[in-house]
Amino acid sequence: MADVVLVTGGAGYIGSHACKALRAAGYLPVAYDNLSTGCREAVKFGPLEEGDLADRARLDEVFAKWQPVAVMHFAALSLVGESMKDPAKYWRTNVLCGLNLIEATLAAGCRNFVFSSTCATYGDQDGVVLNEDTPQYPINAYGGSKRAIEDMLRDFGASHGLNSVIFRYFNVAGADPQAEVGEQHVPETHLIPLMLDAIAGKRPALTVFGSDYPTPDGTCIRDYVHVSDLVDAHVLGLKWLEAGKPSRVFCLGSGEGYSVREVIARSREVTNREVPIIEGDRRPGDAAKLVSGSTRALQELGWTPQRSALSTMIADAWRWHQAPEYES
Ligand SMILES: NC(=O)c1ccc[n+]([C@@H]2O[C@H](COP(=O)([O-])OP(=O)(O)OC[C@H]3O[C@@H](n4cnc5c(N)ncnc54)[C@H](O)[C@@H]3O)[C@@H](O)[C@H]2O)c1
Ligand SMILES: O=c1ccn([C@@H]2O[C@H](COP(=O)(O)OP(=O)(O)O[C@H]3O[C@H](CO)[C@H](O)[C@H](O)[C@H]3O)[C@@H](O)[C@H]2O)c(=O)[nH]1
Repeated sequence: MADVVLVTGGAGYIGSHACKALRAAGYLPVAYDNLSTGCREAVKFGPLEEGDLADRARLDEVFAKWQPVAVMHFAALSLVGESMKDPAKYWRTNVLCGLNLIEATLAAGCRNFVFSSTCATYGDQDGVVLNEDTPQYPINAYGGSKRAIEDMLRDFGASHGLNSVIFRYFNVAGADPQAEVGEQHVPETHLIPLMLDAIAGKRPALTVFGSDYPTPDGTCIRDYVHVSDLVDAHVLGLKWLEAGKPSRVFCLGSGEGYSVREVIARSREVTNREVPIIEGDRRPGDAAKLVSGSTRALQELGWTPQRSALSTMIADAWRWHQAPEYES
């Protein structure tokens, strides 16, 4: 049997794309998911083990059954705004469940762990180049919870020999170019899918969250990276660990920043349709600008993003939005 990788959150947006990439690389991805925000139909490239990360007995059972060579940990709550309103939910689900998973991983004798972290751990650092050495000062509970797991991984690395690759993603966008899987959050909160729904008439309009940020056009700037490129980096991260290389942090972004208004303008060009917009207030917890200044993944992992041009990401997302599987 192929080597098994346990993919927590394998029924979610990024986890389902990771399962596809792992399968293509010769691994058997076993998705572990409670289907709270993910969907059963997205688990197409290996088996689904339904379970909650809070359930240690269920985790132990799944580890014993599949004996994975590595864990890829995507399962989390990840809404910045919600984390500001209900921090306990984030500390409980992301941090306590993360600890549970790390302990189950170690108890099963597995030592390779790939973790989804985020540029939200940096907070709002105007003018600072964001790379792996930049100090992290999260401004929302979501970012705080992710930084806590990063700290845990370092501690368990020192104490128990847990080897980890931590990926700090910037804004993940796009969809599988074959449209087998795509972005399908319920509820959807992300800019590009909401905008495409507004373009398609499935929502009345896109609300622009704030136009008084200290940026050239007043809207927030983000660094968008294609989900297929992102998961390719995960396979490289897994091979890094399998080769016995040391625990390492990598930022994953395109290095290009686009404002909300620039994304809207590009979507107009790609879809050749108007984007109905409403000017709204700022969303609590949003940093003005988050753009990766790192080339470490390119240099050390040999990562070569193929589809992270903004137009390509929007075009792939638009194709997915028109696929029969997509439901808004
Ligand atoms: N989407 C982005 O732009 C982005 C950016 C930075 C980091 N991330 C991180 O990437 C990871 C995946 O994000 P996504 O956009 O695919 O989210 P998602 O909501 O689509 O996927 C998360 C999956 O985890 C599952 N899950 C949640 N809590 C669980 C629990 N307690 N037990 C078992 N399963 C559980 C959900 O059902 C879902 O399938 C998250 O850790 C997120 O913080 C995402
Ligand atoms: O309806 C919307 C939705 C979003 N935005 C704006 O668009 C930008 C991108 O917002 P997203 O919600 O698409 O993404 P976030 O930047 O909030 O969050 C993403 O990136 C974060 C790091 O910045 C986290 O990692 C998080 O998990 C991930 O979803 C932000 O400026 C936001 O204010 C709008 O104007 N209107």
